[in-house]
Amino acid sequence: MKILSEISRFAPNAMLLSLVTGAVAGLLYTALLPMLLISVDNFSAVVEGRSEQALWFGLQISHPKLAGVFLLACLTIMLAQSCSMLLLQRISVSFATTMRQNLYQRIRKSPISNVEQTGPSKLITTLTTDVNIVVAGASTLPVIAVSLVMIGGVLTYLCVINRPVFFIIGGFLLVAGLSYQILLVVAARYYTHARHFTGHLQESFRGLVTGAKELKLNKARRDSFFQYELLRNDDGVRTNIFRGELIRIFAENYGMILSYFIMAFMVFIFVNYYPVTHSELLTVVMVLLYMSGPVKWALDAFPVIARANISLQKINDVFAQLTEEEYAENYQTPAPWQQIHYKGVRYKYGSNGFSVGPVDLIIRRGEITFIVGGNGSGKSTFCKVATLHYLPTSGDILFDDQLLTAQNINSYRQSICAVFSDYFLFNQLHGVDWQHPERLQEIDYLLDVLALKDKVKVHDGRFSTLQLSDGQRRRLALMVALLEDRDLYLFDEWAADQDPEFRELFYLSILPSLKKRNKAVIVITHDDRYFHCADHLVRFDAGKVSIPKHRADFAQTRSAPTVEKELI
Ligand SMILES: Nc1ncnc2c1ncn2[C@@H]1O[C@H](COP(=O)(O)OP(=O)(O)OP(=O)(O)O)[C@@H](O)[C@H]1O
Repeated sequence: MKILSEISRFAPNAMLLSLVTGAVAGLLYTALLPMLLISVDNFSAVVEGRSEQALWFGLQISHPKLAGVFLLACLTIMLAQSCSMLLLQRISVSFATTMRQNLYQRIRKSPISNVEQTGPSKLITTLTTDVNIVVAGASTLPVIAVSLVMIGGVLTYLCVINRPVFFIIGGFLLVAGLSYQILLVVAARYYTHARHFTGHLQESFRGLVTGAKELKLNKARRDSFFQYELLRNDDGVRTNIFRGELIRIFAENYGMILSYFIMAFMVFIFVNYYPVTHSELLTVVMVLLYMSGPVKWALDAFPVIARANISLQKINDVFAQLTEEEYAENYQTPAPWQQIHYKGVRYKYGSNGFSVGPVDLIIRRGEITFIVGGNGSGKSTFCKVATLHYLPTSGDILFDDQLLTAQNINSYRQSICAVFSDYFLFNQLHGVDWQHPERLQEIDYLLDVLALKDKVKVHDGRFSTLQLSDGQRRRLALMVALLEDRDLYLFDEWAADQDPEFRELFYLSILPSLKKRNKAVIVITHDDRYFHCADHLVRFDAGKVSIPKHRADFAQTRSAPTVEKELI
């Protein structure tokens, strides 16, 4: 059992203690049976008044020693089993928490290209679904421990009182166990398929929620999306879970009824071939009835464990997929720099993917560089290289004379701020000293300049709302960026959804003010009306870079007459 070995590795001592206390509970459970059988055997002595008697709390007790031991055993079982379960509950919850936190850290330390490749749906399913299934599986481990010990104990007892009966029942149980395993393997295959569809279903949920507007406007699209994506994935989860559960329920009931088959075999067939006394037969029936409890618990628990193993495998797959950046966690303040030199820098997606470069470019402080070019020409890809998210496949990046290396990359990342085209706006000012009076003034000023003052307030570093228009949200993201006060600023089509007033503010006020503050600024833009605001223009075309000698040349190429084509 994969989950058992992982949890044992996580907390070996606590796990051992949990299993030992579970086993103690199981053994004592087993011991209850002979005690009950002894008192049943001595029933006639009680009736005839020959048995030992005692008065406890006004109650007449027969076989007081046995009753005392029985009571003590019951209390110990209660304590031992509670202890075992609580212990394992604690272990499984902290195992899950550690797994989740390791996953947070792994996502944080993983290269952006890796996170992008894995995809948000997969990561969210792992974090929200798989971890919980693993906890559920881990929590059932003591039940299995108790049940198996009880079954083992009862069988041992049976072996002592009647060896032939033990072999028959043991044989039946062996066959039953093996056939149950086969059913469980088949059920686990369905659970694996269901888990696979759950991942796709998460992706469909994103489509359903984020694409709600598009779906409402087009019935054909909505019907197709529902039929071929959402409901198909939903159906995949439902049918596979249903089939898995069907087999599980069948296996469970088959396991349960098997005890009665064994009893029937003993009562109706075995007695005809082997001499058994009345008391032996009664004992065997009682043993079998007694054993049906732990058999049921074990049968209930195994499928939960099977599903936990599948989820654990998924979590491990995600860990394997998200490799850790091997860079030192070195966050020293980077040495002041004047320019960044991208020297023969290339970046390629995978082995056959799109490739950018070689890029030979110098970005200087106090200068504004516009990166322009058609859609899909590689601008955003280069920006991820420029912001040190994608590491060049070849070529060097130099901060002044300092080569970018594994030792200093995290430090240099701390001197960069970017508003990407797919930026994320946190609902708090994380990493900004918003309590400082100067900062508070700056926040007020920026909210005013960006016309957000009536829309958003900042209380204790938290935005009062993020329910804003696209343009307003992007302006708020710009405000956060400006508050960060970094050395290199990169804006990926920031102005694309701004109205003319804010475009002008961006190009004619904000960029010049950054320049004045001696910041290096890179702007990806299609706004040729504002090309004159740049100190340098860099053009990307199918991943290749050209730097127009004169801005006028560039403008000419951009405004060259185009042949109108009819759209079909
Ligand atoms: N994560 C990725 N994995 C593989 N290929 C990618 C990935 N992201 C982008 N590409 C490919 O790289 C090429 C360049 O994309 P990029 O986003 O850099 O273009 P762009 O110039 O910014 O375009 P736009 O002006 O439309 O934003 C595209 O052809 C795209 O298919």
